[in-house]
Amino acid sequence: MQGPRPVVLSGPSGAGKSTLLKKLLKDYENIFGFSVSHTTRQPRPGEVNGKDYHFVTREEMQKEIDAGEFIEHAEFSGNMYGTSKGAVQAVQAQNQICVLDIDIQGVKNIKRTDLNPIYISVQPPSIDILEKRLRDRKTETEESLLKRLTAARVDLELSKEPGLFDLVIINDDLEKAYSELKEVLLEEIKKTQESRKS
Ligand SMILES: Nc1ncnc2c1ncn2[C@@H]1O[C@H](COP(=O)(O)OP(=O)(O)OP(=O)(O)O)[C@@H](O)[C@H]1O
Ligand SMILES: Nc1nc2c(ncn2[C@@H]2O[C@H](COP(=O)(O)O)[C@@H](O)[C@H]2O)c(=O)[nH]1
Repeated sequence: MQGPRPVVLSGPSGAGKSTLLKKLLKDYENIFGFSVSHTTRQPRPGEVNGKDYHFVTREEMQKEIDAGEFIEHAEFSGNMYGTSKGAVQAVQAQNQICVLDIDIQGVKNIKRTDLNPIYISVQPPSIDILEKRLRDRKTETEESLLKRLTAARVDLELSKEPGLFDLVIINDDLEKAYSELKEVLLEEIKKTQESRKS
């Protein structure tokens, strides 16, 4: 695929991927673009269809998967999630750095494609802190929270695989984590800014 190298942000649910991503999209408005995933989960208050996710039914999503319209897809915590080819193409058509927020199954599936992103895992300082953040976020039922914590333990184990991620960021202090994220992306940011001048 053409244009700047995409970025994959992965890591357990509640680790802070969206928080970091929102800061990045705000500070570098025209440089980064978000790959809007599809999901079968229900929208949370404030989430906008087509902006945060494409909220679809299982049937709709399966039909598009069968038609070959997805780069990757996975089942996470009882719902389907996936990155469509169109989601990435829409960002790349703007010559923006495409950022994908995906789980670790998605990371493994993207590795089999020619997307060639920078892989970053955002991790919590501990499982206890992760649980507190998820509880404080108030988006989960007790059942989905427990599922997410189980998935988080698996994620943290799998992410130890050598070479799977280019960078692991421990999101303890948010500003420090954000600085680390910006630093690893600096080269791509500069290249994209330069290409805008020519
Ligand atoms: N460094 C931090 N210190 C304290 N709280 C944080 C920090 N980073 C994020 N949070 C809070 O933790 C909660 C989870 O963060 P966020 O929603 O960004 O996680 P996520 O990785 O995107 O989760 P998901 O994968 O479920 O979308 C949010 O309420 C957020 O405000
Ligand atoms: N494999 C994929 N994982 C995705 C995608 N979009 C989001 N996600 C991951 O799902 C969980 C839960 O997200 P939430 O919004 O319900 O909290 C989280 O880890 C995301 O990174 C996708 O397209 N493919």
